[in-house]
Amino acid sequence: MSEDRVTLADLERIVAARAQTDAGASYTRSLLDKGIAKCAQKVGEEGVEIALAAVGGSTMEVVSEAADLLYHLAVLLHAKGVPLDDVHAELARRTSQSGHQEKASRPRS
Ligand SMILES: N=c1c2ncn([C@@H]3O[C@H](COP(=O)(O)OP(=O)(O)OP(=O)(O)O)[C@@H](O)[C@H]3O)c2ncn1[C@@H]1O[C@H](COP(=O)(O)O)[C@@H](O)[C@H]1O
Repeated sequence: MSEDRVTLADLERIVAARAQTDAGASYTRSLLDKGIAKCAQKVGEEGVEIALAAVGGSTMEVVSEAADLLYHLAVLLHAKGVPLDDVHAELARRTSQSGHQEKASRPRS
């Protein structure tokens, strides 16, 4: 991990390590202890907060809310047992076609 940059892979490792500590010493652990629904709720809240910041906030607020969202997403992925690498693989799979092509290939309901 670089001194002044934390990547999503770093965050995945940090969350996994903090999950092993005491809830009194770690927000991560205390959030995980509240269960999947609470972790998911936080992702939803942070998603709304960055959307609001993008429309009416400053660039600094967007950066801050993006960091909150990515951190809480890392906690949710940990809680669900989903490795970041699975998300990377899904992103890689999608590079074979454009978003418009993918949408057009979806079954119609
Ligand atoms: N990146 C983050 C990070 N971003 C946001 N937060 C915390 O997320 C919380 C969000 O606050 P909110 O007011 O939205 O939520 P809340 O009031 O605590 O919860 P509810 O009322 O919704 O239940 C704050 O306590 C923030 O400090 C984070 N907590 C931890 N990290 C990373 O995780 C590492 C380990 O943290 P601990 O697990 O606390 O040791 C830290 O060193 C950071 O690298």
